[in-house]
This record gives sequence, C-alpha cells and structure tokens, in this order.
Amino acid sequence: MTLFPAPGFATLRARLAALPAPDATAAEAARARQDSLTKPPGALGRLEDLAAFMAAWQGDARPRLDRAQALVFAGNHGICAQGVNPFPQEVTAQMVANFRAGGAAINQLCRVAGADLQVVALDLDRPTRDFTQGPAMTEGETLAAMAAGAAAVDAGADVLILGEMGIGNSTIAAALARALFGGRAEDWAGPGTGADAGGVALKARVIEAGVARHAAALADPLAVLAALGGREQAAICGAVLAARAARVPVILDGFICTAAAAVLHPLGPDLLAHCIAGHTGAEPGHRRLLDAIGLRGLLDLGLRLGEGTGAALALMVLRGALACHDGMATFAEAGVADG
Ligand SMILES: O=C(O)c1ccc[n+]([C@@H]2O[C@H](COP(=O)([O-])O)[C@@H](O)[C@H]2O)c1
Ligand SMILES: Cc1cc2nc[nH]c2cc1C
Repeated sequence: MTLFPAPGFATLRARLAALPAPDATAAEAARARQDSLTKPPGALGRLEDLAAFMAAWQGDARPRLDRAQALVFAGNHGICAQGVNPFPQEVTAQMVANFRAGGAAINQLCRVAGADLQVVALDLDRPTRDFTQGPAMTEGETLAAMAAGAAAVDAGADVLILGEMGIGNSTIAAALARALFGGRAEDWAGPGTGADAGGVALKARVIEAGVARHAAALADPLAVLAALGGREQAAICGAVLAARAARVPVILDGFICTAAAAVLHPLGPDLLAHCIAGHTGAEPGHRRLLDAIGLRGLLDLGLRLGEGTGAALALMVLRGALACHDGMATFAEAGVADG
C-alpha cells in the first residue's frame, strides 16, 4: 500500500488510521525484565523507558540495534528572498557536497554512533515559493516530497535518525510551529544560523505575513505544510510515516526536524508515538515545540546545527540503554539479594 497516492491529501488522511500501534505485551515484558536486572528498580531512569519504547515498536522484549539508518533531507526555500538567512542559499548544496565527502559534523557522529548515513537532496535548484507571495508548494509538490522521504526509509532498520539541511529553514520551521500551535511569531522565531536581534524581528514579521496570507489553510495541517513548509519538511513527514508503517522507531533532531514532524501531531495524537526527541536544542522555540507535541528531549547540549547531529548523539545513549537491557544479569542470575 502506498501512503502517498495520486488523489492527494484526502486519501493520505484516510490511510493514517491504519498505521500500526505499539506492542504493549513486548513493552510490558521489557519493563518486567528491567525490574529483574541487578539495580534498584527505576535506577536507570530514562534508559529504562528507552528499552521499553524500543521493545514496543520492534515487538520484541529484547530489542536490537544492529541496523541504524540516518537520513538527512536537504531543500531550498523561496523565503530567502526576504533576507531572513545570514548565510547564502548556495550553502545548502555546498553542505550536501560536504556530507557526501564525509566532512560535516553529522558524518563524524554517524561514524561513532554506528549509523548508516544517506543524504537526499530535493530539487535544490528549484527552491519552493516565497510563502509571503503564495503557497510554498502545491499539493502535488508536497506529496512528491513526502513520497521521496518515505522511499528513502529502510523498512528493515532497527532505528531511523532524521535530520535536515536547508538555508532559511529556521524561518520555515517557526512559521509551521506558529501556524500549527498558535502563539505569536516571536515565540517561535530564533537566530537559526546566527541572525541578530534585528534579523529575528524580521523573521517574525515575515512569518506573520505568511500566516496572515494563508489563514484559510490553518485548520488543515497538510495544507499548512504545503503553504508554509519546504521539501525537506515534507520529506521528513513522509519518512516518519513510512517508518511507522514498518514499525521502525525514529529519533528526531532539532527545532527544524521537530517542526516538520510536528505537522503530523494534529492529524492524530499518537502519530508521533514511535518518535523520540533526540535533544532539546538552543533554538528558543524548540522546548516550546516539544512541549506542544508532548515530547521531552533526551539530551540538552546547546546544539543549534541541525543535520541530525543531536539525533545521532542520542543514538549513542540508546545504544547504552539497550546494552544494559540486554547484557545485565538478573538478581537471580548474579545471586544478588533482591530488596
Ligand atoms: O535544528 C535546529 O535546531 C537548528 C537550529 C539552527 C540552525 N539549524 C540549521 O541551520 C539552517 C537554517 O538556519 P537559517 O538561519 O538559514 O534559517 C539549516 O540548515 C538547519 O539545519 C538547525
Ligand atoms: C555551514 C553550515 C552548516 C550547516 N549544517 C546545517 N545547517 C548549516 C548551516 C551552515 C551555514
């Protein structure tokens, strides 16, 4: 079954209800195993939650992490015409070349975290439309980018790490968050790659102009994605849905990746149940956004890079969680007195 059929958003929406649910039995068995391991109950904190989460989505009380896939989606944005980006738009393609040559932060982190990295560049020479002038994408363009994101997912992976690259996309992410979750544009606009106070104020004005122009789209998250989003945001949505269809757990990255996935949240409260937030980043809207979708970042390292870097770092914590879950002795095995 393809999730992104030709007829459009209506058919996609109808198919969301059929996506798989977590395996409560496997999660319960993982929790029971955690309670039998040689430590005071709960002493491994969120590592115990991670083990149960992985068990629930893999449908196995002893989850694996043999195959970790990392996907970085890259896109370009017409909104750069408004001067919201300190770096020039060419940097998107230049960084894609850098990813492919192995020279970016995400390459180093995927290597040490044991993730297989793929970079998907989406029509970089055809930026989306400036959303203050019209919808950023048509429904067809949005679905095509979602389908590209879905097609990149390895259905046999044990975990999927998501990241993005797109000059100007901190404005796109803030606009999506403003449109989906309300508040003022100032609540969501931040420095991105390094805009000063004047630059952040400009972003907020641009976002308000976009939201006002597309007021008719605000009730429909997929219409919001088309009106204000970009190809890499749509691809992230598609990848999150394809991962869910294959029961592959997902680690989200920073503000921009989270804002893309957050488009799915209003479409069904548990559509992001197979996702964890790798970190809470330094972009000021990130914490507020995680609160809005009911997630809590695993790490808090002051990151503001994107590329999937925070998610790749979180994979190392996840490996630690599963190593304990799988390798620790039980009280009975080790002959340790159980309180
Ligand atoms: O994801 C984040 O938390 C994050 C925070 C700040 C910047 N970024 C990255 O910076 C780029 C967008 O910033 P800007 O200033 O061009 O809008 C884009 O390539 C993102 O990957 C990403
Ligand atoms: C150099 C550079 C690297 C990045 N990686 C993700 N976003 C980025 C933005 C810039 C400007």
